Amino acid sequence: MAAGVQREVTTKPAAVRGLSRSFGERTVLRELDLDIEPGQFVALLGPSGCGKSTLLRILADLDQEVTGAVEVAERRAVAFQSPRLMPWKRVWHNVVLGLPGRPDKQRAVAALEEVGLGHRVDVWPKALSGGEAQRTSLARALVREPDLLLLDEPFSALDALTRLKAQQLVGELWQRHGCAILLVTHDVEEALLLADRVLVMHEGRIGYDQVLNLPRPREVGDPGFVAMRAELLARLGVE
Ligand SMILES: Nc1ncnc2c1ncn2[C@@H]1O[C@H](COP(=O)(O)OP(=O)(O)OP(=O)(O)O)[C@@H](O)[C@H]1O
Repeated sequence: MAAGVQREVTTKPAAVRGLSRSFGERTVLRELDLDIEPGQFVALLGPSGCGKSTLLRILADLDQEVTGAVEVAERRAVAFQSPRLMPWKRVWHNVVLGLPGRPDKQRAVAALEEVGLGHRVDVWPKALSGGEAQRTSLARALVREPDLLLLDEPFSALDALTRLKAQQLVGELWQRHGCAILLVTHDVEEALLLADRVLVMHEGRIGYDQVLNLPRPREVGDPGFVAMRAELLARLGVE
């Protein structure tokens, strides 16, 4: 790039200021601030019931009953703990459901191939294993070419081996697509294996915010990894 040429400034995938959300008497989010940078992989940890899913749902625009300012990239996609596939549509059709225009099978197939499901394109969702259904849900998110991908405990219902493979896949997809990711997880190791930055929620805000300078691929035995795991567990009150 020539000197003096201004790079186009892209807006942030997410910029949140003073966000509060209450359910009746209970305030779950309290003046929360958060910025997510383009391409950043952010893991969000916190004890059960602290408001992680509430925050994610707000970023996904599934909940507007809030005060504060929320700016989120227009191109965003979500994958939840359960894959939420429509049983009456074939797998490929599920992937492109809701996109404007005629259902584009070629586009669906390309996305399914990317998650290793090129052979499951024409089956019904009930024929999929749990891991395959979750990968279909990832394909459905990626086909939207999001700038921000919101993942709410997408692996927590999977068995250990399938989970490991799914984590690896998400890492690869992130590197290929370059989208920002916000991953809600209970699993400290998962956060440390995948993320650039970890957040821990505390009393309705981001109580801890740490960029991870650990080499990739991450190694669970690496001293930096071990130290961060101890730090995060302490922050979560597990020691
Ligand atoms: N629609 C709702 N109506 C009433 N209370 C709600 C609603 N949604 C969430 N809550 C409450 O808000 C709090 C935060 O819930 P949330 O699901 O965001 O927590 P979480 O951190 O994602 O928990 P977990 O890790 O267990 O999934 C909980 O006390 C929950 O009961």
